[in-house]
Amino acid sequence: MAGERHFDFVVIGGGSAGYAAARVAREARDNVAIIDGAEHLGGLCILRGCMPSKTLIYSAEVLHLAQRGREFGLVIPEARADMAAMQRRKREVIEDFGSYRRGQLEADHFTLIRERARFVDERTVVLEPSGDRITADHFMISTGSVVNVPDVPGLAETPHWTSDDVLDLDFLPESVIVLGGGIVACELAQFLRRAGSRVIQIQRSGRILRNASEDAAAVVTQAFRDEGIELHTGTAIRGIRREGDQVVVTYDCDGKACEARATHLLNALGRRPALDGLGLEAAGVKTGESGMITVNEHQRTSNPAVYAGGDVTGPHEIVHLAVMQGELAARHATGRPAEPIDYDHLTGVTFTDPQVASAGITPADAEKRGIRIKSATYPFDDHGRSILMGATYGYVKAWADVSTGKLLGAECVGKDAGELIHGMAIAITLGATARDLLRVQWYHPTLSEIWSYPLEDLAGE
Ligand SMILES: Cc1cc2nc3c(=O)[nH]c(=O)nc-3n(C[C@H](O)[C@H](O)[C@H](O)COP(=O)(O)OP(=O)(O)OC[C@H]3O[C@@H](n4cnc5c(N)ncnc54)[C@H](O)[C@@H]3O)c2cc1C
Ligand SMILES: NC(=O)c1ccc[n+]([C@@H]2O[C@H](COP(=O)([O-])OP(=O)(O)OC[C@H]3O[C@@H](n4cnc5c(N)ncnc54)[C@H](O)[C@@H]3O)[C@@H](O)[C@H]2O)c1
Repeated sequence: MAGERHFDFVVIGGGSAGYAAARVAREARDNVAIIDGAEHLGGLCILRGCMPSKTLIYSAEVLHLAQRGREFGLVIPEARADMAAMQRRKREVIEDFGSYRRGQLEADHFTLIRERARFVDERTVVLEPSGDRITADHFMISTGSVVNVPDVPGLAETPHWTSDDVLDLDFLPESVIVLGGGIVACELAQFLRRAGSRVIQIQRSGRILRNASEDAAAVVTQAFRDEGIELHTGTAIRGIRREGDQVVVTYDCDGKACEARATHLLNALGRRPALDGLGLEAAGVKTGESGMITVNEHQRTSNPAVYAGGDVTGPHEIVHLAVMQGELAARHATGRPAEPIDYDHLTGVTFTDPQVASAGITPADAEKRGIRIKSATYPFDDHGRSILMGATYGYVKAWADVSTGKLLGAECVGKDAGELIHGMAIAITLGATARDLLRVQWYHPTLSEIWSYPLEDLAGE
């Protein structure tokens, strides 16, 4: 028979945002539940997102370097991908992270409910399949996102891969058409190409990586083409169909009709919030134009008893923000000081090679706010460490407020840019000026040392 239980704080969806919210709520409340209906616990980042993708991408980077062995004076007779072995390594790595997270979710101090939840009114969810009713002082919705299948002619009817399938590959596909030019499309297109597949990437807009600057996108575009990715931008897809063992995509490019054929198709056309069947209307929880849940600066929804965070709210679907939003929501719901997230300190990394990383606000944001900035840049092909590493794609760039000297933003496109950006992220978050940063002992010869050149230019002003 269906029962009814009451909790202080209930999390729906135990991924990055949900686990963070439950952990922080538990610091202040005894009675915290996590509802998660997934077959496998752990959330997107660990199971099918950041960790598996970065494990495989790293294998592909090692392979790429091995294939460039001659350049470094090495004799490596044959370096090629063993997809099954790569997959085994990935599984071991992920199993380690996954079992650790499962342990955290199953810990005694939470009540873990392995069902799906649906709101039936503003303070009650019904569990499926048991039919049990759960009430709470506060709820946190953190159900994540699912792959979107946009209205592209023929896509829904043609069998295709999503990122989940690519991350589970234990064989090398002969050829893959990658649809899209976002982060998932770019990271996985390069992975597949480096593993040894023919890759044709088709992007609607005139350039890839819309969240990065045009300069950054141009560097990655060049690197992709140099590695043999057949990248087509500024296209319009006319049709997708299967013909025997081939997928055929017809599209307009450069004002003419084009056609691509491959053995496989990857839909990397974005994700949408996983809100189907949650009963948001019954809960009085509103969504915005993007389909994401609308929240205030404390992650509170239009229903004051319900908070939300992670991929269901955005504004950026990245893990550290999901965690910060979960923590913020739980602190606020349990009546503790809760500082809103400062998105002016945003850090972002795209794990292509060269990587693309950014921190702070963009020059365009500064201009919109009427802030006068000075920016300075320096290329990796003129830097000692990157030259000796044969990693000369890209540049670093930083910009500062002319009136205060404070660093407002930085961008790095290059080898290990995701590591290099953190020095600037710290500086921006702590309000440092270029002059402050020149007091740092920049070690020679390191990649990090490259920042001292644009900083000298900025400090000189
Ligand atoms: C291929 C790929 C690579 C990525 N790489 C990176 C990266 O390198 N760095 C980065 O920062 N971000 C990366 N991301 C994005 C990142 O993974 C997500 O932003 C993040 O994991 C979202 O966390 P979340 O807590 O919102 O959702 P999730 O971790 O997806 O958690 C949602 C949970 O809710 C559960 N759930 C769903 N519906 C219900 C329901 N009705 N009832 C109960 N439970 C439910 C699900 O089972 C799941 O466990 C990547 C994403 C992809 C797809
Ligand atoms: N390194 C990281 O931090 C990382 C890695 C992977 C994913 N993620 C997160 O996951 C989220 C999802 O990434 P994504 O790449 O799947 O989505 P995205 O929204 O970034 O990219 C979607 C791509 O599909 C194209 N597209 C969408 N609809 C289309 C249509 N109808 N016709 C033609 N083209 C269309 C867009 O132009 C874009 O190139 C991102 O927002 C990102 O924050 C982060």
